[in-house]
Amino acid sequence: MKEITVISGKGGTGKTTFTANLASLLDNLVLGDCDVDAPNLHLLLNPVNKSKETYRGAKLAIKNQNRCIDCGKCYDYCRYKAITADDFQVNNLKCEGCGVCVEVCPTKALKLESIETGSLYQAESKFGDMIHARLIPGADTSGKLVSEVKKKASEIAKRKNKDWILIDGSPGIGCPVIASLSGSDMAILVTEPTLSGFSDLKRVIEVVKHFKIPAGLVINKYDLNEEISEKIKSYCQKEDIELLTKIPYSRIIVESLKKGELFVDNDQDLRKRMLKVKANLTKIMEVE
Ligand SMILES: Nc1ncnc2c1ncn2[C@@H]1O[C@H](COP(=O)(O)OP(=O)(O)OP(=O)(O)O)[C@@H](O)[C@H]1O
Ligand code: SF4
Ligand code: SF4
Repeated sequence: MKEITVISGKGGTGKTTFTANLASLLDNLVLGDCDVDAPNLHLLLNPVNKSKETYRGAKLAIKNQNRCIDCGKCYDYCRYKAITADDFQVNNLKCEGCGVCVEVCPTKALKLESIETGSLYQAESKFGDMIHARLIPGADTSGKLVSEVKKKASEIAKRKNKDWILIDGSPGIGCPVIASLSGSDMAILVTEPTLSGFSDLKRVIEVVKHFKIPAGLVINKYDLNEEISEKIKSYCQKEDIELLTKIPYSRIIVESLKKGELFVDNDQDLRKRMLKVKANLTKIMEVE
């Protein structure tokens, strides 16, 4: 069983479109959507949710008003200024869950509690099991929720003896991306030939290097700027990152998405390009 994580560094390069189309070509797989802040793989694949788990992440101080004697100690000791000065209430948006107020409160009016920060869904897509999640906006534990998505996908893949786990990784280069890549056998970097795309690609390559796993490159909309595409290709060659495929800018891709269809089903040339990715993956991962 091999786990492949698709990342981009930059939003909007076509990472999710690519992942959905690749999913349709890989047999016996489990899918995971690790873009928990703004998941959209389910919009393309329309899976049926089988179960939902409430995800509890960060801890916050919760106050029992009946016990409070207004001594103000919690206000004095909270270094995050999360206790209001006038009535000593906890400001949820500022509380870091450090627990100091709980320790200093003389009447045990405060306690720490895990709060609901998101939901995790186990679903069935037309290409097999799919795990996706949604973080409540403003909750700051997306890295942990990403790890939960991966853990669940891996459990199912092992139990059902799957060949592939395909992860639509988180955007950017921060903690959620690191969580998306953690434990993966290979990274696919989807980029586009713009200066910002190239610059973000270089940064994401540095993140991938840390994991010492093979990486493959997909240049999406390569024909929008062939010169930058060539520069990206040579840069990646020097970094030992194999070009898996180039995908042109295509009205068929736009139209397919509008209709909720996959572009591999609507264009033979695009399909061939994606089959090349599959063949390359199989070769790199030495999967029969
Ligand atoms: N090769 C292409 N030709 C034309 N349009 C494309 C192509 N690839 C992607 N698109 C369009 O670009 C948009 C962004 O694609 P997509 O949502 O897959 O990007 P993403 O990298 O997953 O974005 P995000 O990180 O914001 O989730 C979509 O509207 C899609 O239709
Ligand atoms: S848990 Fe820490 S951050 Fe939150 S209110 Fe108490 S002292 Fe402040
Ligand atoms: S330390 Fe406890 S008793 Fe004092 S103001 Fe805060 S919550 Fe109330």
